Amino acid sequence: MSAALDVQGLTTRFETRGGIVTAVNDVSFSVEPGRIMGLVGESGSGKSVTGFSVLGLIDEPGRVTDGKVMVEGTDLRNLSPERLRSMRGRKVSMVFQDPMMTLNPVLRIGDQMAMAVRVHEPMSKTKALERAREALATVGIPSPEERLAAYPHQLSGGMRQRVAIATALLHKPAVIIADEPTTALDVSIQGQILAEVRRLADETDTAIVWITHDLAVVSSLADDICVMYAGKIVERGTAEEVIGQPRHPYTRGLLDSVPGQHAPGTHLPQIPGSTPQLSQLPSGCPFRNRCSRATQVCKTVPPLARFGDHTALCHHPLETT
Ligand SMILES: Nc1ncnc2c1ncn2[C@@H]1O[C@H](COP(=O)(O)OP(=O)(O)OP(=O)(O)O)[C@@H](O)[C@H]1O
Repeated sequence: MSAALDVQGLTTRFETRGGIVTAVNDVSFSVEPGRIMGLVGESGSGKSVTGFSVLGLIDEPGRVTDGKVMVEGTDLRNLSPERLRSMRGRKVSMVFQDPMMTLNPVLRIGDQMAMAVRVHEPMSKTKALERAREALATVGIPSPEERLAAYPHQLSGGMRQRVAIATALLHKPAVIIADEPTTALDVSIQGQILAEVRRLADETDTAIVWITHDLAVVSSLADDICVMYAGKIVERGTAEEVIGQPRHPYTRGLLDSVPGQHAPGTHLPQIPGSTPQLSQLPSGCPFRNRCSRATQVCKTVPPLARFGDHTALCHHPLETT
């Protein structure tokens, strides 16, 4: 099957006071229709910048300096600003942590969704409202008809996020990039939304990139996982492989620090140290200063260790767990 989204060698740099930093460093991944790819890592690892780079939404002082972003065979990086705008929202949409990044507080849900439909497809308002109602129903919103007449502030946080997801779905995009959309919601609402998103990917064939720092979320939702550290994808594989048999010591550390898997009262292990400043990365493996398996060789660039399609960028990948 050909990929809905195929990202190759994506590199994004920021000019900062401390010099040029590479926030996304030669990142490649692809997502097939109907699959969910979890992009995981600690804060500052480059997940959001990857999402924004895919959509061509990086502003000064940042710049995408390299790479291809193919959506259904079209390289978004080669498009004029106009054509890129037309692809955005139509072929590839983004859902943010804060739904109010998408929603306009002073417009009724129906009016703003109908506007979003008609930006890309000329049609009557009645038809556009019908499309909006269908999209609300798709994400499991009860009484969608009534919600069309509501203003965003009249909805709960979970409902607002569902409306934002429904808005992203209006044009049946090939790809949705979702950046921590459930992080601010309570756990039961988060669970419901994740179940709807899973169903949505299965039923609509939309390819979804789900950005999160929470491995527990991706382990229940994603088909495939890419683990990011200091701007690089350091491990990738199916969710089953990465969660069941992590190969990179960083992924092992992330998994060990997921709450709920240790005996009550025991201390939750944490990865020692903190995410390094991108302007002060050590030579070789960027994780080596925090890694219990590090040796002298880790001062050199790590090779890609392969376990079938499951890969880890590491000199000393875990053989068994
Ligand atoms: N506007 C900016 N100016 C300078 N550097 C930036 C800017 N935005 C991002 N960066 C750099 O890119 C790095 C990665 O940021 P990014 O937001 O992608 O991390 P993240 O993994 O999504 O973390 P979080 O979960 O906290 O959003 C930052 O640590 C920072 O060094």
